[in-house]
Amino acid sequence: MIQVKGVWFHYQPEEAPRKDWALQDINLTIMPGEYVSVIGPNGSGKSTLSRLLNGLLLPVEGEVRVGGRLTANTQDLWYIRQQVGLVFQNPDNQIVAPTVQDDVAFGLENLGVSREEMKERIRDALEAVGLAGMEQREPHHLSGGQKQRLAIAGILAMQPKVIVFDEATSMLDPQGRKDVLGIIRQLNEKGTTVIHITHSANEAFLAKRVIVMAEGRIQLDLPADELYPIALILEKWGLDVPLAVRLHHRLLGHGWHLRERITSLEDLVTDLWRFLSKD
Ligand SMILES: Nc1ncnc2c1ncn2[C@@H]1O[C@H](COP(=O)(O)OP(=O)(O)OP(=O)(O)O)[C@@H](O)[C@H]1O
Repeated sequence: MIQVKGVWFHYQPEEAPRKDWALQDINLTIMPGEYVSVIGPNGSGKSTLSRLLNGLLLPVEGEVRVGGRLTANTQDLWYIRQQVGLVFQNPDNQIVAPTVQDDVAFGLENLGVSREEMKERIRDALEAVGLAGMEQREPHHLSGGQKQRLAIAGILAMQPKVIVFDEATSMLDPQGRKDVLGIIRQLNEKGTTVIHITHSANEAFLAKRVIVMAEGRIQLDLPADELYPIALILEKWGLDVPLAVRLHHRLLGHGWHLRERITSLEDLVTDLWRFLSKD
């Protein structure tokens, strides 16, 4: 679905030494239907990468292809932007219309979609994010989580194959975050390719594959269940380590006879339960 080959990027390439570039030799293939998270410290290049994936930015060197088409080809950009939707951190910056319904319609108006189809797409998109019945509400009266769900509905109505969530949960309260994470999971289960950029290791491990970025480079690219047992390594890049991993290591260190390897919090709980019920 997405191929990134030998990509180098800097915002002012003529001024900076190569080692300071925002992206350095990025190579990445994302297959249809994948759920991939990208985690990394501030300034590691995650957002820059997300903007390269739908042609908002173009590589200085290397290439990005979506469905085989190059983002550098101006005549393919329209197609590419329809295929890859971006949801950003701040929902307030993504809302453009006076009602929920008009906001979802906004992106569709340029697509030449018929009136009937538009109605259908708006209905389906609002339903998918749990905002059905709120069509006439004014977006600025919605909660942060509802606004972010509205932003997602606007993207969904365009029927993209891939959605990139760029820190899309970081401004939300715990409930809003939970709702959005649930929507992300459901979208992926229905076949949408998901790329989830996040600071949170706990969120990152909801994906099936985790990419760790630091200093403009991909440092690790592993199935989540292979990274989980060695997740203490995330500290090396100043990232949080999931609580279950820290707890597991501590308990092993104190001589608890748990399994050497856990692949999720549920896994640890099951193992603890087994251990405690032996006595
Ligand atoms: N619009 C811009 N103009 C100039 N430099 C930028 C711009 N946006 C980002 N940069 C620089 O590019 C590098 C990568 O930034 P980027 O925002 O992609 O990282 P990030 O991993 O998404 O960080 P964060 O987690 O803080 O959002 C940083 O050195 C940053 O200062």
